[in-house]
Amino acid sequence: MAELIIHTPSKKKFTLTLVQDALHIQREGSKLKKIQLRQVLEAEYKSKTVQVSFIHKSRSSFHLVRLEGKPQGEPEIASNWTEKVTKAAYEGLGVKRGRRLRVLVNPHGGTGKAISVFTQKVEPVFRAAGCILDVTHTTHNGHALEIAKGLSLDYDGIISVSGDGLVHEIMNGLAQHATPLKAFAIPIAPIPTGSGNGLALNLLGLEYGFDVVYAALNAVKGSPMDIDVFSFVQGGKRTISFMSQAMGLMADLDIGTENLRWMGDTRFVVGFLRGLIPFKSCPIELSYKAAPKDKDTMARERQESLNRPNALSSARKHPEGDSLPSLRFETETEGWTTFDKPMLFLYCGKGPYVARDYMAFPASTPDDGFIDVVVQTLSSRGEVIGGLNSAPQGGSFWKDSCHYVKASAFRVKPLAAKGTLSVDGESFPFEPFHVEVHPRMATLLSLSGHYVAPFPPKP
Ligand SMILES: Nc1ncnc2c1ncn2[C@@H]1O[C@H](COP(=O)(O)OP(=O)(O)OP(=O)(O)O)[C@@H](O)[C@H]1O
Repeated sequence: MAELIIHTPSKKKFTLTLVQDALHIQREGSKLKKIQLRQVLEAEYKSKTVQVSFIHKSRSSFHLVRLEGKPQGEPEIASNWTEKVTKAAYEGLGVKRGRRLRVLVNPHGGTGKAISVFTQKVEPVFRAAGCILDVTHTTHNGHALEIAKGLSLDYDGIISVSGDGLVHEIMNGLAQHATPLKAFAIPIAPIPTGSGNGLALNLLGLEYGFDVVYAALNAVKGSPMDIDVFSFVQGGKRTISFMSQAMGLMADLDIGTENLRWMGDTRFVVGFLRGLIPFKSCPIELSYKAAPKDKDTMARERQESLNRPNALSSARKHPEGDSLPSLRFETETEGWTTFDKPMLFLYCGKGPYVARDYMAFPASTPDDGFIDVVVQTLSSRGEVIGGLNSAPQGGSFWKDSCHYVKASAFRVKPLAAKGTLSVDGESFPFEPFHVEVHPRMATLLSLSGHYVAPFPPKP
């Protein structure tokens, strides 16, 4: 226990106590505030003044708080105390203070507020955490890809201030890097300012998934977490996908609602309801190489994954022979299953949440080496609408009309000329494609080491 008393310019007395995993702040005559060390960004003694910065939740969101005052006692006491606190808040948590971050801000993402959100809410957190920032406002589609492609390997993180689309671009830039595997070892952290922020939801959870200050904390204090990503191969062209591939209703609601971007993620609900009116079958032939796991096994394994530490291995930081893995399953057919029942949609991906209102892949874990392949069979409108209530909790997982498998690879052949295909929320031609998983190829920053999403209880 280390204690320090300070007096603020408004003559308030604060007692600050460093305990094992928290900083206790006691304002004279007020309730004790317990700030987790993870939330502490800075403790400094300069010009006879102590300054402590931390993030704190008030009402429903996090804010940056700066506490400043003259310390009581000898100057050495104050400087020793601030050093101790900084050490506990970084070294003590295994985190480097003063990360060097490559920040990409998309001025047009989501509701178009990314620049002001970054300068007013996120950058002050980064500065308090002593980060060295290289910030670029993206000026065109493909800009983030170009930057990631030529990225210097000495960054501690890539920060995407946008939605999932910019992360998709960054990953594809890293794939084209001169040393792609080393480039993929640089962790990415999203600051959710897009209209679809599925990645931030999965990393930060439903409660704080859209909280940009909490996302900023993840960028400065999160630990690298390995994740599987996919190769999406179409017409001989290989694209890296990190989140999802959707066809049928689920693609229509993403691609068909771009004009409703101003609504934020409400546009997906509107698109969903609009797609239910025709209730048409998605004309494709699907085949996959799946693991023999039933839903109960998937549920158990997802639960177990929450207790398994996931950290960036040194083999990933220093890979031998640095090139993208070759495709293992592109021409393979043996041991594959063809799914031939009529389907409302096909949705495949990684990360439980695809939006706030929809947990599409509750059984997903960051690094099990599989893509979750979900087929909603053409049951009835009533059944699908009935499932909407539990969609945010992943309730559809347990329904018989939801065919759910864990696959290493899958292929799709369209059986009609027209249709929609969405890859990580971007539109792709309605033509044959192949997808396969690359285990633990990319890296994210995470405060928990797993996806923050509860598993839906079995009804
Ligand atoms: N200055 C710019 N002008 C126009 N487009 C841009 C600019 N900078 C980036 N982009 C593009 O904007 C897209 C933004 O997608 P992103 O997902 O990050 O935001 P979004 O508004 O949430 O969209 P989505 O609904 O697809 O998630 C990316 O494809 C990116 O290439």
